[in-house]
Amino acid sequence: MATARKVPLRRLVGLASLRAVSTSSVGTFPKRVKIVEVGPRDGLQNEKNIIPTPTKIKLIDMLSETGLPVIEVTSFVSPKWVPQMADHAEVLKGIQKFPGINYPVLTPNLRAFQAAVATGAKEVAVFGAASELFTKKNINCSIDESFQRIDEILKAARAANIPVRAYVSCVLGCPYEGKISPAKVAEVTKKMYSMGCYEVSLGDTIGVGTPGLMKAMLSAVMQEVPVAALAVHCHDTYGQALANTLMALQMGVSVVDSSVAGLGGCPFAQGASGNLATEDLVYMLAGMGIDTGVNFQKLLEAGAFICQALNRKTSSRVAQATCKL
Ligand SMILES: CC(C)(COP(=O)([O-])OP(=O)([O-])OC[C@H]1O[C@@H](n2cnc3c(N)ncnc32)[C@H](O)[C@@H]1OP(=O)([O-])[O-])[C@@H](O)C(=O)NCCC(=O)NCCSC(=O)C[C@@](C)(O)CC(=O)[O-]
Repeated sequence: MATARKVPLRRLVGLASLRAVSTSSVGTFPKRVKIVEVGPRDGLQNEKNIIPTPTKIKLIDMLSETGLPVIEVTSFVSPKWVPQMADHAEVLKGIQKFPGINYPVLTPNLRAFQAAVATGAKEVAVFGAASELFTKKNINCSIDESFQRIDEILKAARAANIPVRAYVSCVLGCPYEGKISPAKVAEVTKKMYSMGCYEVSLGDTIGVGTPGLMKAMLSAVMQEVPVAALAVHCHDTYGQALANTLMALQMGVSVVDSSVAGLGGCPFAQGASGNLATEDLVYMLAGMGIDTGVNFQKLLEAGAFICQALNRKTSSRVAQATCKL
């Protein structure tokens, strides 16, 4: 296994001449950020070659060791649609479940929800989009039909006492419709939240957003949904993911999705590339004095492990830089 160089995060942040910014002096940044690690699901779903199940399990176990509070482990979608996630039950059953860590799984319909719960899922995530065309390509239905599917899941989840997180994709642009209005994103997000999803993650699925677009979109959404119930999920196609996330943090968002080694992409979104790298996010937040509870060294090791397994160079700029130290 490739080993990540042992460089304490505090020393790294010092090397980059960053001064830890006290949150009290900045005022608007959250004191603590909850990171939702989506690498094992969003990061791996787009991989062409089927990754052995033990590799996925080992990655998740290594991520658990880092202290990440939430790790999305797989998706119970149709194996015809996403062959890479066909081993969802084996993965969910095979991982070590650390106390205090949530391991949600993606569920597109009631059948998936039932299979996930039967396999031991204690939390699920549903997904929709602010674009009709993307919804059709991704889950083969209209936005209204997707609400009906989500409602069915929510009813069953309420009965089983299972928390449900939601995603809204294409919040800053769609590969098929182009521009998406902030009002449409606000409408879909409000619907998901009012139906009973406890948190809604706003996805820049193809990474076309800029901080200006993020600000306009979030301003509209925050008029409809409390900011405490919002998360951001930025893909890095145009190198804007960290800047967009920073804008969201400044506006009060305190939950951020990211993917170890910057893996990721949606198979039904042309042009989608990897997510914001968790290593880069943790590095930035540490430099700002914002707590994540994540062990940086162990995170680097998890990234090195999966990159070696995939025979891939990491997309995390921070991980690349630490290798050169
Ligand atoms: C939603 C469906 C299932 C509808 O799929 P469908 O084809 O419309 O549904 P169907 O009811 O006609 O069923 C078709 C086949 O799928 C089977 N099927 C039906 N349901 C299930 C199930 N739960 N588990 C396993 N199999 C299932 C069903 O039995 C049938 O099999 P057949 O009769 O042909 O042999 C399909 O469209 C699907 O699985 N889509 C997957 C989409 C996906 O995984 N996208 C990537 C994740 S979203 C994302 O990455 C974005 C995000 C979240 O990260 C945020 C962001 O970045 O923006």
